[in-house]
Amino acid sequence: MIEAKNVWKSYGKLIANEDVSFRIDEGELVTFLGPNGGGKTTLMRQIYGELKPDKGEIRILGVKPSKALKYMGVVPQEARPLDSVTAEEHVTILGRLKGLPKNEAKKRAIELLEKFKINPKAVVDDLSGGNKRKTLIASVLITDPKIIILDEPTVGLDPESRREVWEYIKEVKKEEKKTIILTTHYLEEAEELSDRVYFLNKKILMEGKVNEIKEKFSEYYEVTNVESGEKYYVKIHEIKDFIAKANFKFEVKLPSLEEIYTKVFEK
Ligand SMILES: Nc1ncnc2c1ncn2[C@@H]1O[C@H](COP(=O)(O)OP(=O)(O)OP(=O)(O)O)[C@@H](O)[C@H]1O
Repeated sequence: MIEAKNVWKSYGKLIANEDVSFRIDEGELVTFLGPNGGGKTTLMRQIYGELKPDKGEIRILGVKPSKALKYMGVVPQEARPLDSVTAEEHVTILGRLKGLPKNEAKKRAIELLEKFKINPKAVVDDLSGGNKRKTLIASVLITDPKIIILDEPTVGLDPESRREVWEYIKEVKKEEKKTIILTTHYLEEAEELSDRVYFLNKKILMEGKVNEIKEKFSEYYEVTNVESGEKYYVKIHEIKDFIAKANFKFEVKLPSLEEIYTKVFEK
């Protein structure tokens, strides 16, 4: 659905994206995970056509990003909702701006907000931080884009609101069957939401499903004796034997994405 081949982007002498290639299939939720300044926003802006690659190319459903805007709903990093309108008005206005007839925009706005448990009559300014973000996301869903781009959707939110937005994104993916690209520097967010992750720090340092990345990077599984709390570190190729012999109730875990992230970005 989305393909980038050898994309380079610099600001003067500063290279923000270096030879970046990726592929995203329909229905996937793919996260670009990387440190501040790692080039995530620059890459997103090229995907939604606001910047052009210096070298390389991006294709969305086979066409250039500038020709694919109708397929994309974008919530940029700096997006802030209009404060003084109701949630319903907010989503309706965005629908109208995208050319939907008034009645249709209003009907879909109410549907979208109610489905995701936001009171359409609430004034945006009075909503929680999480619900403000959800209203922004609902505002791009109104035209039913195939692809949603969320640049750091939970930055600055408290942990509770962040979880709320995560649940919302999961529902949007499931209920509205969207292809979703998101960027974050929160590992937990990437781990919670993504089908696949690209580690990006100028270049793509690693790519894969969260579990595959964990397996690739883990030398040891952590086995916990559930009753005593005792922990054992078992080498991958010895885990089968260990489990066969274990005469206690246990839990097996791979290392966290956090440990892997640290290894990748320390290189
Ligand atoms: N318009 C610009 N002009 C000059 N330099 C820029 C511009 N936009 C970004 N940069 C620089 O390019 C690099 C990549 O920035 P970018 O915003 O793409 O990273 P990011 O991963 O999204 O970071 P963050 O998580 O902090 O938003 C940074 O060093 C940044 O300072």
